[in-house]
Order: sequence, then structure tokens, then C-alpha cells
Amino acid sequence: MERISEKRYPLSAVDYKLYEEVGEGVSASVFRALCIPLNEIVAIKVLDLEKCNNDLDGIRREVQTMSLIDHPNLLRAYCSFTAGHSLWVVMPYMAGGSCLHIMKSAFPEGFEEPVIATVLREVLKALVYLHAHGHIHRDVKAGNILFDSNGAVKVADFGVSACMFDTGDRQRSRNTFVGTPCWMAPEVMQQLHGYDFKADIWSFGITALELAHGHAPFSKYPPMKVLLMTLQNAPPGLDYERDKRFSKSFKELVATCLVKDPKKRPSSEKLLKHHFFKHARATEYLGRTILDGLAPLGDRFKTLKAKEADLLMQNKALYEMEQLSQKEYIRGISAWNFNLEDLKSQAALIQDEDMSIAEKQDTDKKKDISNDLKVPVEEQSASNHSEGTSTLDKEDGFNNLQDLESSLASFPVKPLQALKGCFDVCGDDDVNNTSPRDLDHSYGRVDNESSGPNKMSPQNAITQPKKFFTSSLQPDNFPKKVTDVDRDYLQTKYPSERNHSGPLLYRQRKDISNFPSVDDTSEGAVVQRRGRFKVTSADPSSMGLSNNSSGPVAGSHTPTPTSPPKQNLMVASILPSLQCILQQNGLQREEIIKLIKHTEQSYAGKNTESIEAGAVDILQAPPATTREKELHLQVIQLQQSIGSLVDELQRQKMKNVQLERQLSSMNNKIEK
Ligand SMILES: Nc1ncnc2c1ncn2[C@@H]1O[C@H](COP(=O)(O)OP(=O)(O)OP(=O)(O)O)[C@@H](O)[C@H]1O
Repeated sequence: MERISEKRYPLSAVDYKLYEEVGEGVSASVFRALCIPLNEIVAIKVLDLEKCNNDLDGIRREVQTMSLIDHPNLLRAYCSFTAGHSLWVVMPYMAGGSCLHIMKSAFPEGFEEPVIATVLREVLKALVYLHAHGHIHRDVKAGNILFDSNGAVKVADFGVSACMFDTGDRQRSRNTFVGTPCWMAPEVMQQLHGYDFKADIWSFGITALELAHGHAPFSKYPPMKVLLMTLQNAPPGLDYERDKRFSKSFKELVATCLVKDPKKRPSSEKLLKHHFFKHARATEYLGRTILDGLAPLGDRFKTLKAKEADLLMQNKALYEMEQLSQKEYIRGISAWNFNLEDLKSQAALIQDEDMSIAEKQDTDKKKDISNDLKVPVEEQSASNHSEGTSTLDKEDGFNNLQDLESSLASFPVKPLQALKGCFDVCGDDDVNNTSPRDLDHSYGRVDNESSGPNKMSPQNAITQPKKFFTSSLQPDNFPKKVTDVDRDYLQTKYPSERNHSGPLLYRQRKDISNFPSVDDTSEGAVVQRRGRFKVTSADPSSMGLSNNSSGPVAGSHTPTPTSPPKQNLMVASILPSLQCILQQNGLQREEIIKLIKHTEQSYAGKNTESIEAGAVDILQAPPATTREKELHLQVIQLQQSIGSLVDELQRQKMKNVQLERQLSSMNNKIEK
């Protein structure tokens, strides 16, 4: 066991000389530095306290944990002090950088098995220590595994770690949603019964896959989708076909960790005895195999930053979006804390196009996806048989939400079906061809602003963009330009890149704004803030909808805080349906008006005399010429279409009325 250093590190900024930047996190930059009195190279994490908002408690916790730990595989803090508006945390300098950075720089397809075994064994030793001391790390991932110049491994980032022996607020924090979605254990997402150190074992399993492939499973999907996939799909794993290069014992190790039931996962201590670790070597092996030949950390960091800037510049739109959202998002991924029901209602609004985009972008990863998503449970870990097995229907992407749909079965028109109908009305191109600027406008982050369609000017479109569906602002074509490795890095650094949580909402808004009978589409004021997510409320009247219409995301009604979650979900889902029906009605009405105009014009143009005379009924007087006969036929056809459209309109109106009644009675029930 490493002894806590007897050296006394100075507690004043003047005693340190900052060199180049070697890393960047949520609200911190990490610098290589010289501790002048000790003549020692250290790393200093400089946290801008002003940017940390209210998270001083989290910072205090991280620094406290970092100072107290005493294990060779955990990155400890030598000391910390404030300097102006910053907090400086002095720690050992890890010249190799993070595992994620190394993969990005030199191993985009992942590492060989002996490297993986060696790294994972070291990480596991750190977890054994942490768990034995009552800590859950909660953010185990390649980005938090650091190497020194000799290949020694240290797990970093205790920003979100929790102590299992805590009481009060901190104990409660273990019932919150913390971690990074791709690495996050299902029980952490569910927040039903809290979680324990087994959550780290899940993240450890995901990290194993990350090291094997160069990216975490599901990393190409938006965070909300990752959550749903993790909860509802069979756990990811190494595939016997695709991952031939890996041993059976590695596959078993991964399968053992990625069991949805935390009780069935082994403890870190037990896992350390797994026969897979027989493949592990001394850490010097890492120095030789993965660190040798790499540029100095500062240069690599600069290169990655430049590459990242390049990627962002390639898609200026993305750049603009990220300017607005990255800090919040990055903060968000390490400290998610929001309500799963909100999440589900937002996820219900995800159209599955990201799936097809991802596939288009990355055809050779198709198998990957099918393995991750569609491999029958039997092919996964045997222990996972009883776990979630739903496959993802790429046609509509809605069977993730079967429970939602069935809960709405009592409605005359199932909302999700109505939504599908809406998609038919609004083509994909509408979304894909729309500039991100338009997207901004359509999302209209115009809290407290009454904004009709034509009021969505660039000036007023974004007033509070950061936390609001960050990623839905991403242009759909961005992933095409990003490789798997880039993707993973960006997923960590700019995780919203793939988050297309908004197209449906966008479409609805856009369509409504084009719809003449809906007066105003102003975006609602934010009424609830759950972590990075906001629940919005629009003025119902401004939506041109009944007061009973409701829906936390697309909608017009503040959910009753005391409502049972399922009812909230139902209420949340009705509004989009109503909007769709209204849109359809509107479109049909427009059609009818056009047809009537067309009919009148034809009639007026070709039968001026008859009309002027007002005596001849075009339908009764037999047409004289062939042309007249044609026109006559046309008029009859047009009248027939008008008739059927009017019928359809009536039907839709009836449905509207029924839905509104249902909604109103539901609201009454909820209020009771
Ligand atoms: N001691 C160190 N030596 C060398 N590089 C480091 C050290 N500590 C951190 N880094 C680099 O700086 C990056 C950011 O540091 P860190 O993860 O601590 O910040 P953070 O704000 O907690 O980030 P996040 O919450 O996004 O994981 C790391 O990913 C790593 O590449």
C-alpha cells in the first residue's frame, strides 16, 4: 500500500509554476506544473469556482475523497487551496494521460487483450479498495483511467463518488441519478431502490467493452436513448462471432459484470479472482505497448483539441450549438439527477431517425448495432435470460415504449399511433434539411415570450438555450463526419452530439406554426428543471388547444406535481396526439379551401357566361364542347373530394372532442 506522502506541498499559487494544459473537464482545466520548493512536476486541476454554480459541495467532496484515499491505483490529491476565484488541486502528474485519450490518439479500435487485462486488473484493485472503504466511484470509464509515464494505472475523478456509510443528504444522494449514461448501471437509472457498489461493477463491464472496441456500447446514441436501451434491451456483451480475437474468459468476465440484477453481479473482490486476469501482465508492459512512441501529453492534448475544433468547424452549426450547450452538458453527464418519468416522456418524443443515421454513417458497425440491440437474450450472458429482451423496431422506434402505449390503450386513438400518423404528414426532410438555426427557432427557447411563427427571429429565438434539449439542436448529419473514436470522445466531451431528442417536438412545433388555425406556438416557460432537462409549459390558449390539453414536453400544461407518474406520462402523451390531429385537420382544411378556390376559378374562367347569367347550373346543363366536358368532369371529381375531405374533417373533429373529454376527465382524476 502506498504511504501518504510525508512531503508538504505548499498551499499558495505562487509556489507553483503552471506549464501547458493537459486536460479539460466540466469546470476544470488540468495543467502540468512545477512545485517550485519541492522541484517536482505535479498536475494541478484548476476549478473555476464561479462556474461551479451550486456544486461546491460536490467539489468539497471530491477533494476530500482525493486527499483521504491511499491506494496506488487511485489518484490522490496532495493538497488543495483557493487562488482568486479558483480552487487548485495539486496531484501527481500522470504523463500518459487518460485511457480514452490514448485510444483516441493511437488505438481507435481498442486494445489487445493482455493490455485490457492489465488495465482492468489495476482498476479493479482500486475498486476493491474503494468498496472496502465504503465508497462507490460511480463514474468508472476509460476517460477516468490515467497512466503515469511507466504505465502505472490510477483511477481518477471522484467528482461523483459517494460514500455508502454516509447518512442524511449524502446517503440520499445514492438514490439519485449519477454517472455517465453509457456506463451507467440500470438500477442507477431506475432509481427505484437506490444502488450500491455493484453499480461500479456494471460500469466496469462497460469499460471492459470500451477498451475492447475503442468505444462504449450505445455510445453513438443520444443519452436518453442509451437510458432506454440499457433499461429495456438485453445487456451488451462481447459477441462470439464479431469478437473472435478475444478469449472466452474475457467474454465471460464481461457477461458476469453486465447482469442487470445487481445482486447477481460479483463483488469487486470476487471479480479480481476471475481467471481472465491470468492474462494480465506487469504495468511496465503498458508503458512498452501503449505509451511508447506517444507524443508528450500536452502535445497530444493540443492535437486532440485541434482535431475537435476541426470537427466542430466542419459543422459550424454544431459548433454554434455546442458553444451554447457544452458546458451544461458536460456538467450534466457527470451529475445527472433527474426524474425517470420526465425522461421517458421526453424519450417518447424521440423519433428513431438517429438510429438510421447512425447506421448510414457507420455501415460496418451495423453488426455491432444488431449485436448490441437485437441479439437474442440466449446469445447473451446466460445469467441475463430473465432480463429485458425487447428488440428495437427500427421502423418506428416506438416499441421501447410499449408500456406507455398500452397504458393509453383506452383512448379512441392511441396517441403513439396518432404520432406515427403525424410523421407521415411531416417528411423526414423537414427535419434534416432544416438548418440548426431553424431548429433553434422551432424550439424557441423564448421563455416568457409570446412568439408566433413569424416572431421566431434569430434575435429572440434563444434566450436560455443551455439546458433545454441541448442535443436536439444537433444537426442530423453531424455523425457522418465523425469516426467511432471521435464519437466516443465527443460523447464524453460534447455528449450532446448524438442526442437527437427533439426532432419530433421540432416537427410538431414547426408544423403547428405553419398551421393557420393554430394561433400561436410560443414555447412554454420552463416550469420544472430536472438536472439538465427542463419541463416546459406553454400557455394552452396560445397553443390553440383546449385547456385540458397537457404534456410536459411538447405541451401546454404543467404536470400536477402530485400526479402518479403513469398518469403524468399519459397526460404528457395526449397533447402531441391532439396537436397532430389538429395539424391534420388544418392541412385538410387548407386542401378544401384550395380545392374550392380551384373549382371556382375553373368555373369562373371557363364558364363566365353561365356564371354571369346565374341561370345555368353547370352540373345540370350538359356541356357543349369536349373541353367543357372535361372541366365538367373535373368539377364533379373535385366536389367529390371536397365531400370526402369534409367527412374526414368531421371525423377528426369528433375524435378531437372525444380525446379532449378523455383528457379532461383524466385531469379531473389527477387533480382529485
Ligand atoms: N493528474 C493528472 N495528470 C494528467 N492528466 C490529468 C490528471 N488529472 C486529470 N487529467 C486530465 O484532465 C482531464 C480532466 O480532468 P478531470 O476528469 O479530473 O476533470 P473533471 O472536470 O472531473 O472531468 P469530467 O467530470 O468531465 O470527467 C482528464 O480526462 C485527464 O485527461
